[in-house]
Amino acid sequence: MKGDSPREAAFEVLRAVSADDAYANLAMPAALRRHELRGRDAALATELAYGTLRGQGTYDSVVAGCVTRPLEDLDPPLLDALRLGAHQLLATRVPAHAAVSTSVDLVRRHVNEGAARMANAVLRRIGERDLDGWAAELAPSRDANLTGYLSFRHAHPAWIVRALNDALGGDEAELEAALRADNEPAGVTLAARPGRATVEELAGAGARPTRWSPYGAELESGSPARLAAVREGRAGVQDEGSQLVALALATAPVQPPDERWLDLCAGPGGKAALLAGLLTQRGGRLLAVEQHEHRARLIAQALAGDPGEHEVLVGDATQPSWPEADFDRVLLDAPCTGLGALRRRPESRWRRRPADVAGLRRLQSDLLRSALWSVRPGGLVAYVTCSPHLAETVTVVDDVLRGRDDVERVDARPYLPGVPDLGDGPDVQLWPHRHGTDAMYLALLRRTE
Ligand SMILES: C[S@@+](CC[C@H](N)C(=O)[O-])C[C@H]1O[C@@H](n2cnc3c(N)ncnc32)[C@H](O)[C@@H]1O
Repeated sequence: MKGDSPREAAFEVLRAVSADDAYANLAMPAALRRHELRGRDAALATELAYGTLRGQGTYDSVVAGCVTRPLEDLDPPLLDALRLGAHQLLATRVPAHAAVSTSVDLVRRHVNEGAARMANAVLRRIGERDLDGWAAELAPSRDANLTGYLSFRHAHPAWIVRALNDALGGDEAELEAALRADNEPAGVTLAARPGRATVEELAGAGARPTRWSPYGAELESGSPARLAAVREGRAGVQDEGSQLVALALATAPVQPPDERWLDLCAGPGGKAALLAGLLTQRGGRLLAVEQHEHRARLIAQALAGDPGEHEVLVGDATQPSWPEADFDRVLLDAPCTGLGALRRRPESRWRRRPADVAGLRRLQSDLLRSALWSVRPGGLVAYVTCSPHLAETVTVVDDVLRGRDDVERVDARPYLPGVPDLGDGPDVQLWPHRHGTDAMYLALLRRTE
């Protein structure tokens, strides 16, 4: 049934995510290829799958409000089809009758006739209210329990609502804007690798220059691979926030020499490629370290066409195999919860657990100590996460700097020229709702002795 291919493709992605722990951003392109979907059909399939995954916690609460059995007792493909139907009914302009009948068809094809009848009854009930109506019925009241209400209304686990609230300092309107922004699909941003491609070239191929990064361009539509610069590795897909934090490290002043840079957690190599391009223009050398071999191979690919000097090292960055104080600039783009990129990873908010934070925080602190050990006096360390969770950002920096008098915090804001709303400094926190970037955090640190 060619006409239903977008929904089949979306349903397959939901099944892969819930049954096989797949990542939607890998499963989706494969499903689009299998169903030969392009253009508007591909966009519809992607919106249906990603939107359903983002809203899953809320849709599950609504489905649970309409069935008598616990959700765990439902056949998993039936539950996925109900989620897909609920998304169309509550968050899209798909007409209700089409949302119901196409979801019931999926259940008929993938489960059985009895389950299809049940899906029909459940989806008709769901369609009796809009999302605000279901919030009034099922969520705590906004006044009594703001976190619980926002968690339901904007489909974020409560612990993430609290983490964003803490990072935003308790401004209710801003918190709601941040939650909404996580539910907006993010565009595809490209970075022209310095010395190998230019924004003009990307713009000539239809991309729109980004607001602040001199290397960035946004792709309005279509696959990045249609651009020669991307196919040839002279440009890569990279959020503007990622470009800005790497550029801040590269442009903040350091007394010469300034020729040895270290990227401590470099896989898959987006920031390393940007730094390598800049360093090649300055005649320096980059060492990119990565613990996982397959990700180290991706770094090597990203650096392959750069004519400068660079080396990729597979190893644990908490156990340096290089001499102390050997580098002029060090990037630590630390492994983190990724709460700053929820709009790009639709299922991740429901997979992450609050308990993940403590383990990551220990690793982030060990890595930051290692970064500070690696930089020479006078040199700079950029501590970066794509999470705004305070336990992964300022808390890590504060913990590591406590009791040390050989490191100073540098005001990072001047090194993101033109970027508004950067707060009181010295650290920088970017936000999707303020800047249209991922929520990247940057602390710039200078070793003084
Ligand atoms: C946030 S990602 C880095 C993204 C990268 N900077 C980019 O722009 O493409 C963190 C990376 O650190 C790696 N990693 C985690 N623990 C590590 C360790 N102890 N030593 C080295 N690399 C590590 C992960 O495998 C992951 O590739």
